[in-house]
Amino acid sequence: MSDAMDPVKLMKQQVGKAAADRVKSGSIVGLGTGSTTAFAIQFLGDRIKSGELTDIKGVPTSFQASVLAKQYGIPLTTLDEVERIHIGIDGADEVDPAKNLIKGGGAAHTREKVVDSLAEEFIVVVDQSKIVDALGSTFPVPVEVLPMAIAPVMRALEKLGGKTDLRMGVNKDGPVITDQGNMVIDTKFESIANPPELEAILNNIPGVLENGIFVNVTDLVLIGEIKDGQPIVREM
Ligand SMILES: O=C(CO)[C@H](O)[C@H](O)COP(=O)(O)O
Repeated sequence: MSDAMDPVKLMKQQVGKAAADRVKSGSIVGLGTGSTTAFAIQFLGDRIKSGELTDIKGVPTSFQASVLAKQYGIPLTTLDEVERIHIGIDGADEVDPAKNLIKGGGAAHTREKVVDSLAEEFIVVVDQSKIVDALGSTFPVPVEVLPMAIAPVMRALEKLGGKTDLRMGVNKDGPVITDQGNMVIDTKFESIANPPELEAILNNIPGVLENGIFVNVTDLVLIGEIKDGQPIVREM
């Protein structure tokens, strides 16, 4: 099967476009991280290039997002320069029926939580494989930790019933280093009965910067699906 026919890629492309189409001229846009949001950034760039969309500024959630924004001609700004973010677009690793999320598959969840939670309208873009009945079903919770606190934080996470794994680099020896110079402990819980409670407990461990549970942030989820062989977008 050629790359262009890959159904997962088609679903990601379709939701990325649907999200980019919702952005209006004059908007400050939160630019998320990951392969699905990358399509949204690309389509936003296309709309700017064609002149259909004017006066757009992006607030990137990661180094990857700023590189892509520059590549596709989206002017960037920072939270020092702007007081509001009109619309945010970001991916997720899991979405539950209450629109709670697990994020951080790209180790960008700390900046993502800052930017996404400031957005007046926050849109999540995912393919259908990310929809779960309960958070923690398939994906561990990424926990960003100061390097000097790795050992005590791992012990604290294990005490809470988590199975911990220091995230390792791909094509790089040693651990993943975040955009802030920290490390990520992927923590798999058997089940997450109360996402807001676990989010607060994890962030209360000394040495933890942020974890990948996002609650009460999402306004709209755009879900890419394949129906009768064609990619479609469902709203939740
Ligand atoms: O949270 C993230 C990065 O930290 C991503 O948004 C999440 O991992 C989804 O990525 P993708 O769209 O590539 O599946």
